[in-house]
Amino acid sequence: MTDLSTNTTVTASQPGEAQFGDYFALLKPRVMTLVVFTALVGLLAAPTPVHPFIGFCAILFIAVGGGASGALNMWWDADIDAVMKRTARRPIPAGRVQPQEALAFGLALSVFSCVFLGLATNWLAGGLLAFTIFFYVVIYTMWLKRSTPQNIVIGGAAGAFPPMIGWAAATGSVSVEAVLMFCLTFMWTPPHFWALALFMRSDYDDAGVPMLTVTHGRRATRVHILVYTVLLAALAIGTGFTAIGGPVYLAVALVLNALFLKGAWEIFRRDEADSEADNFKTEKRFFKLSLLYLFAHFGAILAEAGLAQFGLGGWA
Ligand code: HEM
Ligand SMILES: CC(C)=CCC/C(C)=C/CC/C(C)=C/COP(=O)(O)OP(=O)(O)O
Repeated sequence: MTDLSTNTTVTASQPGEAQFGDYFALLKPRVMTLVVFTALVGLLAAPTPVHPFIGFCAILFIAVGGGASGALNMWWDADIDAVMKRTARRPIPAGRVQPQEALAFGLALSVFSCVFLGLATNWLAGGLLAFTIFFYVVIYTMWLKRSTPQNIVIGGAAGAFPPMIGWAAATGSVSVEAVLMFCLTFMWTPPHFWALALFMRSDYDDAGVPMLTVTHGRRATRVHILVYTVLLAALAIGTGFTAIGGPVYLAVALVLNALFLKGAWEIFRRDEADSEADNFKTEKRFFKLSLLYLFAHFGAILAEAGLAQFGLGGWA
C-alpha cells in the first residue's frame, strides 16, 4: 500500500521548497478521515443535542488535533520514514519541510486545537484531546513504536479516543456508550494494522521497527490477527445489544463480522508461498475490508441514534 496521503503532494514541490500541500500532508489527512468520522459519530450519537455550529467547530478542532499529532509523529519518525519505501517521500525525509518547521507546526496546532475545543465545548473534551495527542506522540511514537512488538496494541488506544472526545464534547462526560465505542476501535486496530504489516514487513525490517511481523514473523502475526478478530467480533456483535446498538447495527455487525472472520481465517490458513504467489492479495483485501468495517460499524451507530430521534432506534 502506498502512502497516498503524501503522494498527492510529491509532484507539487521540490526539495527545499515547502508548499501548502506539504503542510497538509503532515496532517496525515487520509488516515484522519476515519478518525474524524468516529469522532463525529461520538458527537452525534450522544443524547445531548449540540448546536450545529458548535458541533462543526468541535469536529474541526478534533481534526486539527489529530492532524497535529500526525505532524509530530512525522517529525519524530523522520529517520524511520526516510528508510521505508512507503514513507520516504513524506515532506520531511524528502527535504521539503525542515524538521523544526514540522515540530513548530505540530505543537502550534496541538495547543490551538485543545484550547479551542475546550473553549467551544468543555474542558473534559479539550483535556481528552490533549491526552490523545500526548498518547500518540509520546507513548506510541516516541516510546512503544521502537521498543516492543505490542506497540500498536497499546498505542492503538490513541486512535480509539476520538469517539470518546466527540461524546465528551457533546455531553461534558464520558459514559458507557463512549467506552464501548473506544473498545470497538481499540480491538479493531491490531487486525487493521497487522494485515498491512504482513505485506509491508520488509519496510519495517529495513527501518528496524519491532513490528510483530519483524520480531515474531508472519506465521505468529497471522495467528494474532485471527485471535484479535474473534475477540473483536464478539465485542462488536455484543455491542448490538447495548444502548448504542439495535437491529440496524446488529444486521451490519453480523454481515461485516462474518466477512472479517472469513478474511482472518483465510489469512491464517495461508503460508508464505501462498502470499508471495499472489502478491498478498488476501492480506491487502483484508486491510481494505478493515477500513470498511470500522466505517460501517460507526455508520450503523449513527443510524441507530438518528432513528432514535423518531422513536425507532435501539431495541425499545
Ligand atoms: C496505532 C494504530 C495504527 C497504526 C499503527 C496504523 C497504521 C496505518 C498505516 C501504516 C497505514 C497505511 C499508510 C498510510 O496511509 O499512512 C494506515 C492506513 C489507514 N489507517 Fe491506520 N493505523 C492505526 C490506527 C488507525 C485508526 C485508529 C484509524 C481510524 C480510526 C486508522 C485509519 C486508517 C485509514 C483510513 C487508512 C487508509 C489511508 C489511505 O487510504 O491511504 N488507522 N494505517
Ligand atoms: C484526535 C487525535 C489526536 C487522533 C489521533 C488518532 C491516531 C492516533 C491515529 C493513529 C493512526 C496512525 C496514522 C497510526 C500510524 O502510526 P505510524 O507512525 O506507525 O504510521 P506511519 O508509519 O504511517 O507513520
